[in-house]
Amino acid sequence: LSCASSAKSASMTLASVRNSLIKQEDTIIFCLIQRARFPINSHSYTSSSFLNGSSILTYYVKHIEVIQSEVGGYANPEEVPFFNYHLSSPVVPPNEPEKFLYPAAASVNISEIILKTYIEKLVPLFTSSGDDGQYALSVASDMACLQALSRRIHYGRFVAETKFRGAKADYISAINSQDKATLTKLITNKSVENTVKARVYKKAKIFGQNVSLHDNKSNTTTKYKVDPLVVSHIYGEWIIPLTKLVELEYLLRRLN
Ligand SMILES: O=C(O)C(=O)C[C@]1(C(=O)O)C=C[C@@H](O)C=C1
Repeated sequence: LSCASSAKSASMTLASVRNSLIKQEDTIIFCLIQRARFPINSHSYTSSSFLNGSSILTYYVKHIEVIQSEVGGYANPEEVPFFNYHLSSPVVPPNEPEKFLYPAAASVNISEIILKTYIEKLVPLFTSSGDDGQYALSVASDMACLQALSRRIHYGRFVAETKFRGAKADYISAINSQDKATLTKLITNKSVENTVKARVYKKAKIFGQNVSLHDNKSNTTTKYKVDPLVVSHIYGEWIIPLTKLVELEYLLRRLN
C-alpha cells in the first residue's frame, strides 16, 4: 500500500489535505518511473484462459488485496480497494481510524474507472511499445501505480469534506438541488490546478534524471525516465478531473 502519510483526520483542513496531495505527487511520479522501465506488455492486460478469464494484472491485484486486507489494509478510509467483494477480515487487531468523512458519502468508489483509464489511456502514454515477457515485474509496478493513483483520486472525498465544512451554506443549497454545475464551480480552483501541473512537471524533471558521479558533457540532451510533459498531461487530463469527479460524487451524497 502507498506509504504517503496524511494529516490526522480530526484536524484535517483544506491546507493539510492539499499538503498530502503534494506529497502523494512524489509517490505517483516514482511509481510511473518504475513502470516505465518495462514496455507496455499489453498481454498482461488481456483476459487469460489460464486465470479463469482474469488478466494477469487483475488476477494479481485481487490476490494481493486479499493479503493486504488480512494485515489490516483498507481499514483506513484513505485506502480504497479495486476489488471489494472478496476481501478478508483482518487477522491482526484493528487500528481504529478517526472518523472524518460523512458516512453516507464515504463509500464513493470509482476504482473501475481508474483501472480502465490507467490501462487504456495512461500506460500507452508513458511506456514504450513491445513486450519483454516480464509480466510479474511489470504488473507489480502497475499495482503500485494503481494504488498511488487511487489513493490520490479518492482523496477527493477528504478535499470535498473540508470544502463543505468551510462554506456550508453555499454547498447545502447546491446539494439540496443536486446542482452538479454549481457544485463543480464551487470545487474548482483553476490556479491551484495550474500550480499542480507545473509542480509535477518540475518534479518529473528532477526525479527522472540519470544520476552520474562524473559531469557528463553530453548531458545537454538529457533524457528523462518519464517525459515531464506526459506527467503534467496525465495530471491535467485524468488525475485532477477524476479527483473532481470523486469530490462531486461525495458532495451529492453529503446530506443523505
Ligand atoms: O486543491 C483543491 O482545491 C482540489 O480540489 C484538488 C484539485 C486537484 O485535483 O489537484 C481539484 C480541483 C481544484 O480545481 C484544484 C485542485
